[in-house]
Amino acid sequence: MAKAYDHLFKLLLIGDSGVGKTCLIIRFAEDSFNNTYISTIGIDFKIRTVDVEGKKIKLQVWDTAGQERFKTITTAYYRGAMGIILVYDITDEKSFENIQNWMKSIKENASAGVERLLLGNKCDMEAKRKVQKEQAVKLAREHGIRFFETSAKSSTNVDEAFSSLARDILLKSGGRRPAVPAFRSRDLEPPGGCRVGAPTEAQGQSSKSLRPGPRDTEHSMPAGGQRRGLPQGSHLCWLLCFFTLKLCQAEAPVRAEQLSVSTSNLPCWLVEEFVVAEECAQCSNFQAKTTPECGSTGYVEKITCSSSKRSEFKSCRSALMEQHLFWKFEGAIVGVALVFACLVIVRQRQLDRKALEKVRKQIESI
Ligand SMILES: Nc1nc2c(ncn2[C@@H]2O[C@H](COP(=O)(O)OP(=O)(O)OP(=O)(O)O)[C@@H](O)[C@H]2O)c(=O)[nH]1
Repeated sequence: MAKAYDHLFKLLLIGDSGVGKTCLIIRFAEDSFNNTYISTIGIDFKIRTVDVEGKKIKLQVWDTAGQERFKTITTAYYRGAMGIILVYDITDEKSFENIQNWMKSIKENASAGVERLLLGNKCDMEAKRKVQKEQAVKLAREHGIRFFETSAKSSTNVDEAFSSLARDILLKSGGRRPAVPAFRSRDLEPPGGCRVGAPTEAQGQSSKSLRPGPRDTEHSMPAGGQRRGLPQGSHLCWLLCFFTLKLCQAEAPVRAEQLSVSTSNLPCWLVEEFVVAEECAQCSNFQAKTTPECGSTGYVEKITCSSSKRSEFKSCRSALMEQHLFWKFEGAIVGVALVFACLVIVRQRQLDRKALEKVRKQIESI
């Protein structure tokens, strides 16, 4: 059976956490966008085939976690990559400054001569822009690489960026030099800028030779990567709510008891305004035997209901009891928090171990 593609290129996206690497890949592979931010764990990939210069190029696009703690895992993938896309966020200056560090990381870990591309993402957020286009143009020029401003959200320049990298790799791997030097000042102007539509001359040209193919559904995570599991988080959340509710119930035994009494027998202070006629005091032996309100706490206060003018005893807590209850409650909350902190740490370690294990297997299979 004929191969469904002519070449397979492995691309890798790197850049600080939150710059939009995953969103760019999802926009490219599935043409969709989600505003929710779930940090990538380890590494993941998606696939899409594009037509470049009359060839079918299958792009295997690897998404790396931007967080420092995954650096060891992610740098292991640099060597197999034929193209590396460096991403920063135009609204986050630090992510742009860090591009130099990511460049260093490529030098240390990737194969010599790997194709690189610089992307300034989130260009739909012009009002919050912190990194000027000229700064990025200058940086790209210093490194002799192409540069695009993209938006995964508005789908600006995403296809163009991936396809242009694929084209550079194709021309390089085919032994032919690109028709133009790898870096041209025109390449620094994103086709259509960060606007949707209005193709420029450059875009018109590229769209002829760089035709993105249909989006593959074959985009999975065979190994090594996954997004943080939301269901586990929500389970933990529900558990926490359950414990808190239980605690609150434990803290209000008197009230619960009173509420279960049938409405016809309700004490007047439950349905009316009242004033305390006698302060909360410990029940005497006589009161303990004759006043049912003494039963729950051993303390009662005398109240007078304002409309019916009835005087009744009401169960109450002494200051000492309140203090004890407060500390019990605090202790329980700290205990629950500690248990959950331990659960989170254990789960995180489990996930990290799993990710590492998958990465190891994957590296062995290359
Ligand atoms: N406005 C706007 N928001 C974006 C864009 N791309 C991504 N985002 C948002 O930025 C946040 C982070 O996006 P991700 O794609 O998860 O970032 P990442 O670089 O993969 O982050 P790590 O997985 O932690 O390395 C999410 O809330 C996205 O919705 C964009 O082009 N425009």
